[in-house]
Amino acid sequence: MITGTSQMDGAILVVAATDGAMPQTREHLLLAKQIGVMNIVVFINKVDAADEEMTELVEMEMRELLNEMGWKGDEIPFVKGSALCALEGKQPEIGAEAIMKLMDEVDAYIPQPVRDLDKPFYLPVEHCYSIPGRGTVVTGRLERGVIKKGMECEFIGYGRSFKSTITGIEMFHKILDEAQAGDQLGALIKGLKRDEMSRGLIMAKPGTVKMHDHFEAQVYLLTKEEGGKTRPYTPWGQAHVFSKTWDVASKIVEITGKEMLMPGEDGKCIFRLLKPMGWSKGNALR
Ligand SMILES: Nc1nc2c(ncn2[C@@H]2O[C@H](COP(=O)(O)OP(=O)(O)OP(=O)(O)O)[C@@H](O)[C@H]2O)c(=O)[nH]1
Repeated sequence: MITGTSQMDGAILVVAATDGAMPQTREHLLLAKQIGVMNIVVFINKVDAADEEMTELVEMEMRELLNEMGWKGDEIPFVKGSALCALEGKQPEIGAEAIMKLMDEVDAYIPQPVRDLDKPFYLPVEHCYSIPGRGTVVTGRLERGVIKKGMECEFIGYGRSFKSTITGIEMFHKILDEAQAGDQLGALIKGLKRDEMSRGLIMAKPGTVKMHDHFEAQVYLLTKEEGGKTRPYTPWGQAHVFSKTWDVASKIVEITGKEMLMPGEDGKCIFRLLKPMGWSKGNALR
């Protein structure tokens, strides 16, 4: 979930009218908050299988939970419907129409983020595919800048970097000449083999992203109840670091001013990654 949310501007929280809030509802909300996804729209699903009174109760319970966890529970839009009816083309008022209403609420309530179009392009690679006769395609969300067909690019991460050219751009099955920050896309890359590529590499304008093997971070260690572990961080202990689309094992080199960091505590730590990864200064690691 963490890798997914690091790319999100907002979220749709789905809860079943038949079950209400489940332990994972609270956990997902907590993680969304830690990561800074503060714009949420709630969809109460499966209303075809629950009566109106039950659905109302779930809405009340959810608004209360959202308030308790630091959201504006009374303001957040709630849409009630049935994904199953939408899929099967039945009862449009709770099926297809409810899904359209949900998307209208997403458009209205989740603000359009400001996109960095003037900065050099930067795309964390999510997946890569080999398309016979065409070459290798990498997919991901363009985090900043603009890419155009024919541009030079560089891939950085896991201790290596290599250059190539973008020979094609595709979005939702449409072939395009250009894509902008915020777009989820596939880019066809010239002359590369599938096994040279991997999830977690950064595709960027050549020369704009360097590799680093250590960083300092302000850390809050989740408690067991919050979905974390019971063990503390100790110097030279191990920690798995997740950022953008990569995850790499690391050692905790130093905990500033402390012998150890207990779950539920804040602290400043220096991490050393076992494989150097690409990021640029001022670019949030989340
Ligand atoms: N009655 C009814 N059943 C639904 C509806 N939407 C999903 N389901 C059923 O709920 C079950 C779970 O659906 P999934 O698509 O697997 O949902 P999920 O969120 O991946 O489920 P979890 O793995 O429990 O998180 C399936 O049996 C679906 O058919 C709905 O609107 N109405």
